[in-house]
Amino acid sequence: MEKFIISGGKKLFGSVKVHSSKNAILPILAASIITEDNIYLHDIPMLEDIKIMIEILRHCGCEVRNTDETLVISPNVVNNDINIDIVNKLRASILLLGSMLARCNKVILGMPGGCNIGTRPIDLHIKGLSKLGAEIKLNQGYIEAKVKKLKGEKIYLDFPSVGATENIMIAAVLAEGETIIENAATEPEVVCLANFLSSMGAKIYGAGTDTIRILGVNKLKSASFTPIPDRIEAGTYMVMAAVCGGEIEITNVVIEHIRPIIAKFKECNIKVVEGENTIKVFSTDKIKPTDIKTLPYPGFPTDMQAPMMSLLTVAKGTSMVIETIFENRFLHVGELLKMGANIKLEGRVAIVEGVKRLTSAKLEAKDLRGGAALVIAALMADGTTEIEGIEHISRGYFEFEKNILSLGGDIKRIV
Ligand SMILES: CC(=O)N[C@H]1[C@@H](OP(=O)(O)OP(=O)(O)OC[C@H]2O[C@@H](n3ccc(=O)[nH]c3=O)[C@H](O)[C@@H]2O)O[C@H](CO)[C@@H](O)[C@@H]1O
Ligand SMILES: C=C(OP(=O)(O)O)C(=O)O
Repeated sequence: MEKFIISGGKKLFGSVKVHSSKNAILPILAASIITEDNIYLHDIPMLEDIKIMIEILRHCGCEVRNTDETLVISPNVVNNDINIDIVNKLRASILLLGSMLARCNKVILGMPGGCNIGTRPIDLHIKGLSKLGAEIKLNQGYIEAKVKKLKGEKIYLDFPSVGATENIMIAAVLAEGETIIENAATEPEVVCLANFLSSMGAKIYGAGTDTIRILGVNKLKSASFTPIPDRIEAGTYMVMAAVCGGEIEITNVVIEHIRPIIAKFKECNIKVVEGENTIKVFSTDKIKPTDIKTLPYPGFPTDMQAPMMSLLTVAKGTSMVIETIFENRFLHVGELLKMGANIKLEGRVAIVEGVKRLTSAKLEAKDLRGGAALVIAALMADGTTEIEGIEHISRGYFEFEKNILSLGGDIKRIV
């Protein structure tokens, strides 16, 4: 099993460039099969989750070539039975339900997986696609779906689910007539998917607001597209910069997308300097405590909750962290306690009492962002920390240790 060995206490200085967003790329890859023409995607980091999605597309019959971080997808679909093991390694595999229905009116799909952060039901996906006319059955642990012709409808989401909004949007672009999604998710990744689909010829209005209107078209065409920078990768390096005693410039960021993170940094007394597509973060040993409540965008992102908690463990006072999106997203807390953090957990609320220093320990990453939080904690801690379970981290952070080394951190991957 691979692990990281991190010697803490090194000051981090320099510049790091954020990659395109995993959570924007995965839906785009799933959606790429709704045309028969080639799709060109630029600046694609070969993360583990992205490799798995490509493997699934190849299983369906697509040709996928990768040259210089540009992916060329020739979306032939010859196989609509995707009840294969790797589907459950990804949450975003559920988006193939919408895209396969749009492309070939029928699919057999394994259940999705993804980070172990809660029960993660798919009822909103099923409800939405059923409204568009699909017949969907759960059968011995897989999903069977078919439709004669997808037809536009008005769909109200009980919760602004990112994935359900994306799934319905993908299916609706080739449906007959108009689809309206009410209480839609407004996350930048949803807008990015809408922009990608529009570049293929889809007619989508209102993405980024809570009402999205989609007018079905008959056919989609080839597109060349660069997904948005990863706001969570940016936020993770921002936290690293704040607690590791130096200063880091993070480039290729969309400032608007990281506003909720910047707002919290300012409350914490952390100096940030915004550029056009860059943000510079200066470390301080006088971090003020703050309260965090995770919410749908533009609220504070749940994917940043764990990294932010690492920061609050060394704040000068008491912070409260409320996780409202996923019921089991505190798996990092037990590991931070091993490092001397003072955190009390009560259901979805964590009370974090700042301590002076964290100390090294033997840790296990149990999910992606929780794993990144442990790396940050280890970088600022006294002594040498060992982190197992780092395959979770590789799902979402491209060249993580290479970047940390270039900033002056001491991190080794032991294979
Ligand atoms: C691959 C990807 O893009 N993952 C992101 C996506 O996950 P994902 O799309 O799975 O997240 P959702 O927005 O769907 O989930 C939000 C909440 O809705 C619930 N829910 C969702 C669907 C459903 O059918 N029924 C239901 O009850 C979930 O259990 C959760 O409590 O958005 C999350 C919220 O920003 C992020 O943390 C994930 O990193
Ligand atoms: C939870 C995440 O991913 P997924 O939805 O793929 O599990 C994440 O990116 O933080």
